[in-house]
Amino acid sequence: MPARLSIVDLSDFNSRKPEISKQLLEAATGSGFFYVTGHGISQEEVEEQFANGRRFIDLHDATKAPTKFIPELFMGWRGRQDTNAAVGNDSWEQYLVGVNDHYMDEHGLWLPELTLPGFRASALAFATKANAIAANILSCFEDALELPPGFFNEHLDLQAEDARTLFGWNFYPAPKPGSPQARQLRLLPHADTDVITLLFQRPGEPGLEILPGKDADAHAADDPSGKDTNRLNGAWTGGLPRGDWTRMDPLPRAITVNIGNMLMRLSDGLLHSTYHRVRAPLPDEEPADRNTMVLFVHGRGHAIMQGPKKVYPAQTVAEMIAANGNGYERVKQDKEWQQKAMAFSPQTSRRPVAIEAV
Ligand SMILES: O=C(O)CCC(=O)C(=O)O
Ligand SMILES: [Fe+2]
Repeated sequence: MPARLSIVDLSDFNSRKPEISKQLLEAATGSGFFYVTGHGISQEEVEEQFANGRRFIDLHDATKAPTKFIPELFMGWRGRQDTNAAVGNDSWEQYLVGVNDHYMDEHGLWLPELTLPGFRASALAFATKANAIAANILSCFEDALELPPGFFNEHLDLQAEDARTLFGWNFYPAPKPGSPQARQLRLLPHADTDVITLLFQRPGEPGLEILPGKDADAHAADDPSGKDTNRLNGAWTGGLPRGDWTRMDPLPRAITVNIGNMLMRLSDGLLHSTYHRVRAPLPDEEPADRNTMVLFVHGRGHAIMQGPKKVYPAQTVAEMIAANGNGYERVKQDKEWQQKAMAFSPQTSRRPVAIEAV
């Protein structure tokens, strides 16, 4: 069954917090993915930040090369050669920056100001605004998760020495008609490793699909050998999980939000990090580029992502991020896995049952 998708209006957050908390909890325990509106970031600001990212993406690969992805940090640039080595398909490029930029400076992951004037300041200002929205959303879960009030605010402090939250851009060029890319996924099924993700999508550039009910735990149950589950710490999968996927298309002025593995662990499994993927344009759709922006909310590297009931092992944010990044590097060795991971059959792609304000 395809899913029912919810929209939660965050406007007048402070005065409506009890009501919004109930709605967010319902949306989050439902499909694990939901839309938020009334978040306070204008369409102009969003478009300006997409354009900022495209200035980076549109540079020559040789110019971008010094910012090459560092797996342990999950920061930097993965160009299409790199993603091709990992999944045998060059339809995805990504640049992720650390919002506490001492990591970025230490590893030379920013390009010089001269190359992209104003790029860094613009990205960090936008990420700070997005992080404040994430902090509001998370504060609504504290009661239900029996976490002390203010837990997430402390955890998300962008200025903290070890803050590991990431902001960045995904770029998927329009596949050439008839090319293998046109019949495969653009991004393989995975669950996010973070606490929550804020995803900015652009109207006219669809492709995101979700599989409610399938998270890292359900996936492990589908995969008794454990081989696939262990690939990327349960984050990415090679052909599993299977089922009917629900399209989660861009909605005007909405941010798409989803739960990651860290919040699943912190909530002892109450909230689920739903599997998702990105497909190429369908045969009846105009082949378009897809541009998205993400805020991967990780908070502070030293924090232990274990809930009060200790359902999951005690791992730190930094350890979970490194496991994900190192897993990505490992799949470069397994061509058979890559083919399974990127396979797409159009019959599995379904429209949502309904999209409704809760
Ligand atoms: O680009 C998208 O729509 C999805 C991106 C995503 O899932 C990710 O970067 O983790
Ligand atoms: Fe994701």
